[in-house]
Amino acid sequence: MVSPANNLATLTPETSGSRFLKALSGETQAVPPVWLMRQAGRYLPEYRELRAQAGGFLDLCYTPDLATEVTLQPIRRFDLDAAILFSDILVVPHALGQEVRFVEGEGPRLDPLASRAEFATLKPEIDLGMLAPVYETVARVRAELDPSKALIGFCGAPYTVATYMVGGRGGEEQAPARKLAYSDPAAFQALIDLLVEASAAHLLAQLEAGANAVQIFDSWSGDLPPAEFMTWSAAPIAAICARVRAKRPGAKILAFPRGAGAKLKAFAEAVPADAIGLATAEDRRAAREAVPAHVALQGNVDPIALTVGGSALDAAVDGVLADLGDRPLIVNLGHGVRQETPPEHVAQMVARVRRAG
Ligand SMILES: Cc1c2[nH]c(c1CCC(=O)O)Cc1[nH]c(c(CCC(=O)O)c1C)Cc1[nH]c(c(CCC(=O)O)c1C)Cc1[nH]c(c(C)c1CCC(=O)O)C2
Repeated sequence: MVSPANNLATLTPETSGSRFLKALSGETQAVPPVWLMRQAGRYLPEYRELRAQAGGFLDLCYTPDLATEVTLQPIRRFDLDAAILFSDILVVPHALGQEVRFVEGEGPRLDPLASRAEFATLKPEIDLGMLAPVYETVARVRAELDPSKALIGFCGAPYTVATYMVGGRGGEEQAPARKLAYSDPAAFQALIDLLVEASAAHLLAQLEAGANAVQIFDSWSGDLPPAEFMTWSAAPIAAICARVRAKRPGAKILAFPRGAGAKLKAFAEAVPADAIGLATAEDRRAAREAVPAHVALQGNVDPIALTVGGSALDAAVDGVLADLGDRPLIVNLGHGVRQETPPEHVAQMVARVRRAG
């Protein structure tokens, strides 16, 4: 006979009716799930304290004790429906052999790989052994997390990761990567192909370790013209979905093509994601038309409204619920939590979503 204690131990987000996973299965819910991109991080005093004790940012990502703690910090404070693994999209180039540094106050810096010849210095495939501490973190978080809460793994989309690898940093409309894509498309395609394989392997390892879903962050492809957007953003993301589902049929995948705008419809046709994330400036009425009704939409409260709180934040949350509450929905921000955000405003946002029912 199975004891009640054993029953409890075998509960998982899949069996415990997780709001987050229900939305990814296409369910419309009176109270939709809520989590926030960058919900762990510098706006939390407990993160800043732990960050000061760790060496560099990558040391924090590669130390399971610390990364587990940081992943769980926002879950201890707020009634969020999902935790997101504490890591970074740039661990993939790191595990491909590229030097990656995080410069305090400036963001990530990589030794730029500007040409086909320089790509040859990369490993032919991702060194998953280097990322073993990340997968150990996934397993530890999953073991500590309440069964009603989902754990999200992630990677960067190939185009976004390639812009950092080629340019050595973000910003500036990703000109170095785009120049290379125009001047030597075959070389750029080879880099994208390498990243498709590496990212799929990294996502599969996270799912294997216990992640319940994975999100693919494409932060920079919104700037691309429509044809290049399909080639460098949508097609590689679709290829990752195919590789992940070939090994794990039914794997839950969220895609966040930040700034897709009018290209959202073509993206949704090309990419078989279970949810599509909307950036802050995205028109929700247009997104409803662009994305098939069984695909969940995620978003898109303005992170700046979250910094302000009060009635402005309530109105921003209510707007999302009013526009998207009649379809599968995951309430989130349109981009990450900003550093100056008062933590109480996150509690306010979660409470506002909960009272929807
Ligand atoms: C482009 C990108 C990166 N990283 C990421 C993206 C895609 C999403 C987006 O557009 O924001 C994704 C990311 N980065 C981080 C997470 C962890 C999970 C989470 O809480 O969302 C996730 C999902 C932690 C992080 N990644 C980083 C921090 C700050 C590091 C610190 O503590 O100093 C955190 C918490 C560093 C990072 N990493 C990156 C940048 C540009 C920066 C510097 C910006 C900044 O400092 O806020 C690359």
